[in-house]
Amino acid sequence: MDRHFVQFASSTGRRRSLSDPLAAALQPPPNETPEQRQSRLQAEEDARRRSERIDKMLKDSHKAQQRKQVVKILLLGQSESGKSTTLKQFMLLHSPSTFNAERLAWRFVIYLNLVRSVRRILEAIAPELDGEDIDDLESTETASIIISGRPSSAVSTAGNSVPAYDSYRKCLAPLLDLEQRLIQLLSDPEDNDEREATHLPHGQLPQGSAYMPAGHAAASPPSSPPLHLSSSMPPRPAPRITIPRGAYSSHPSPVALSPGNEVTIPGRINWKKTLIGMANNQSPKGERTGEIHGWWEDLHDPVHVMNRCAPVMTELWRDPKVQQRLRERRLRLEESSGFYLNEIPRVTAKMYFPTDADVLRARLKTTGVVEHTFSLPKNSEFRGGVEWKIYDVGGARPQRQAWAPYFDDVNAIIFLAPISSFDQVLAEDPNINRLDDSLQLWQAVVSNPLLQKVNIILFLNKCDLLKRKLESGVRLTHHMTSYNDRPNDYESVSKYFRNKFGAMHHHYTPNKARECYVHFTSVTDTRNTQTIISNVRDIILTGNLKSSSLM
Ligand SMILES: Nc1nc2c(ncn2[C@@H]2O[C@H](COP(=O)(O)OP(=O)(O)OP(=O)(O)O)[C@@H](O)[C@H]2O)c(=O)[nH]1
Ligand SMILES: [Mg+2]
Repeated sequence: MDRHFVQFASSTGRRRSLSDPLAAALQPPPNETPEQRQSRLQAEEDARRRSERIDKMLKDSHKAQQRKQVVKILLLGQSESGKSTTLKQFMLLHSPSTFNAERLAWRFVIYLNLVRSVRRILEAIAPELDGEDIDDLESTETASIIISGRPSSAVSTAGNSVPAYDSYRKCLAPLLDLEQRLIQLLSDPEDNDEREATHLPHGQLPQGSAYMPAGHAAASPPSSPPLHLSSSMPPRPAPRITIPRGAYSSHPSPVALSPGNEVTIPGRINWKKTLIGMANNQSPKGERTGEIHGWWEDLHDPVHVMNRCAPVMTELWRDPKVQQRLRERRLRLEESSGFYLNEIPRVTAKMYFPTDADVLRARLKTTGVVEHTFSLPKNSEFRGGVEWKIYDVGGARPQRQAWAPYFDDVNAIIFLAPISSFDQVLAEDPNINRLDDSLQLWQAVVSNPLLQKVNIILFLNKCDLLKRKLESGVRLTHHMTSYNDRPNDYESVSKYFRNKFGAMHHHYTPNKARECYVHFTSVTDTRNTQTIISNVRDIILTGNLKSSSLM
């Protein structure tokens, strides 16, 4: 124990009892000079102050342990890289009740995804496209099926028409109208201007979710630089949810069109809550039997149109002429987001209830920033538990300037790079290869000085699609000449990408001591992803403990 501390104890003890042998022994010498007395009192005062400081430190440390530790994670990556899907996996693991509460709301998004695939097919087989420049078609399609390079068969497809086109078009017309209805269902009739800032009151979303308070919408022309990580802090942007647009719009729609020819649902609309409300709106049919009215008993529910059109949709998708035409147009719908064409009877069944896998595959573009909070149980380090805040941002180019305001207090970044996209171009700019864009974005993130102390975890994502693509004969070297004549198998290609991204981090990071954790992922695969998420959680917690000096 500190000598001065003992001295201080002695001075207070002296007053209490002189019969105390210790107090008596520590009494000031009887012949103490005024200087000695002054110096003794000074020493006692110093000891008292030091003791108080130690007490305060112990108290603070105890409080820190009792307090909830907050860990903030930012999901970054280009559009369709898998950020929102990763968030869904976090929800499945740590907030299953929220995931379940939203499950039925995803039914509408899944219908919309399916209807959109059908519309793309109809566009691709439409006779009026014969002889048109293939680029015109590509520019209206979304990213995942745009393949860079010109199709060899684009020279002439005029002779390969689909005889049943008119019949398909007629039978499926109700589906195309339904697309508009679904879009309107998800939209806010009062706010159709994508550029207008919107505010979402807190507490409207399902438990655990919250949209960030709105400032200005983060819209900018698609030709803006890939990532402008400015240090000036624009207000945090308004959240927006975008869903694909139907091309066969026969009705005027209140929904705004973004420059990418997509429909934007302003974020202040609580689309999930509305739909959950609709989906759960089941009143008792018979009080005694406990039976309920399901949505399938509502004649206006979209399921009925889906269900009626299902046989023709299946026929269209299986038609060899249609398949041939899609090959000619190089439209690989199987690789596109929100692909349900192989499961039409199940998805359009009247009592269809989306499975976990269905929800994970559903595609809804994010605009703005969505925050989700999870509470992790208490453990030995943090008796107050750990609160995780995960921010899911929009990854399309016009959205990226909304990222920077989140950089200053984030603990970790999970960066998603879809490595299957080496032969695809951006939806927002068909002149830019998707993988090049990912690499550029990665460089901007790892070199950013604001982020130098942030843990970086890289998900090289869509490995399942990469494997399939390579097996189907698509060669990486045709799209990335630096790959040269290395083997075109999954092992070699994935290793090449890991080295490439790893080398960029090593070269550009301002913090040479930072480790970059790389995972090969297919975030639609729940088992693998949840193991990875557990690892990531430990890495982030350890890093956070270190940085908060509690370890
Ligand atoms: N097959 C496969 N599909 C994936 C994978 N990761 C994501 N997807 C699908 O790709 C689509 C796009 O994923 P999202 O999570 O919406 O992408 P995002 O990064 O949030 O995109 P933005 O919101 O536009 O920024 C969804 O339909 C996902 O189901 C994967 O590893 N494999
Ligand atoms: Mg998203």
